Amino acid sequence: MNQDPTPPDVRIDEPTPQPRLPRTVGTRRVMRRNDPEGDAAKVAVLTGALPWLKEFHSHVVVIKYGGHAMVDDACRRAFAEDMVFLRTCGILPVVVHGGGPQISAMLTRLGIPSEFRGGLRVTTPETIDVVRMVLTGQVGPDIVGLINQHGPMAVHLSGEDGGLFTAERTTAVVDGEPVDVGLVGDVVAVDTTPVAALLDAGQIPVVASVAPDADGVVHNVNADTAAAALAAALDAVKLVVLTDVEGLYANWPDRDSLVQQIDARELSEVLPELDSGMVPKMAACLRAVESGVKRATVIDGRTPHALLLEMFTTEGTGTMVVPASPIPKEGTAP
Ligand SMILES: Nc1ncnc2c1ncn2[C@@H]1O[C@H](COP(=O)(O)OP(=O)(O)O)[C@@H](O)[C@H]1O
Ligand SMILES: CC(=O)N[C@@H](CCC(=O)OP(=O)(O)O)C(=O)O
Repeated sequence: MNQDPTPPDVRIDEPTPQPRLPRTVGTRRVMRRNDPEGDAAKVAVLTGALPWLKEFHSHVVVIKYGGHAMVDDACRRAFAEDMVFLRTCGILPVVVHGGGPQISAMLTRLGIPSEFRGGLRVTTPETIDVVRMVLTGQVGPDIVGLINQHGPMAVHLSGEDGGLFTAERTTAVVDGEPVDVGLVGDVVAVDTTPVAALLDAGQIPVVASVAPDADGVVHNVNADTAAAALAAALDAVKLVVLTDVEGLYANWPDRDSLVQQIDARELSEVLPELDSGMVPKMAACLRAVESGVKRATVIDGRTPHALLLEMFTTEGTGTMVVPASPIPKEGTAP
């Protein structure tokens, strides 16, 4: 998927012309303030992004958009802008979305009890109907709608479409023991054809994490897990996971110990000790980098445009998981 990814029929608003000297404020004509420091900072940001634009150009980046990161309208709009930004820069974003809080809200409305074990929702046949309905009928189309306000770029599909995912029933791990959580699956096979076709057509695939098993029984797949499987299958250059914390905290529940970078070996050692919400997330990052994705980063989706900061600045943001073998040090532009 390293084709020239110029999207067809993308409506990017014409930039507003820069104000020229002298400009008008009310009825007065004023001189523009001379601000060489501000201008230099802007130039530094733009030139600083260049190595990263080169690094990611024509490559797939999988973005996992968690339900907890879809907090408010401003954040959701910023997320959609970021997807359009990536696409317009010639990067190939693929969104895998969650919707845990939205599913929980609908289950509550319908009076269906629900619980999580080891970070996974206990999923009955009644629950899977609601999971499927909320992800494919509500959360996914909402994301598509926001992106498509910028032009007809985004297309929704689920793991059921075009044979994208095949799932196999899995268990949660609680206190080191496997626990049955019902119709919950892990992705055991990915047919990238439907996603590749959308990318080839210059579009942004937006994927829901429900998937049939080999017999066609639909399973509820944690969206972090689905994103990692898709990133690996697409040979993505990067996986970015948007959630509702800054990243992985070493001394959780204290929030004063953000881990900036961790390698796969160290992460596999600490994984069994992590608290439930972070388990599927960090396991997904580990799976991605162990499958050849160069970097996987967990960032705070409640901060508008944190994704751009992560992708196009040397400092980045959040917690970055890197392969165990030596790769360029964090903070080193490619
Ligand atoms: N070590 C940790 N560092 C950061 N967050 C943690 C940690 N352990 C558990 N968490 C919890 O994991 C949550 C993120 O997981 P989750 O709620 O499933 O998010 P999402 O909906 O984005 O998938 C955080 O809000 C936090 O409460
Ligand atoms: C098995 C399992 O737990 N599935 C998740 C699927 C959605 C999801 O992962 O949403 P977030 O990314 O917002 O957490 C669930 O039912 O909540």
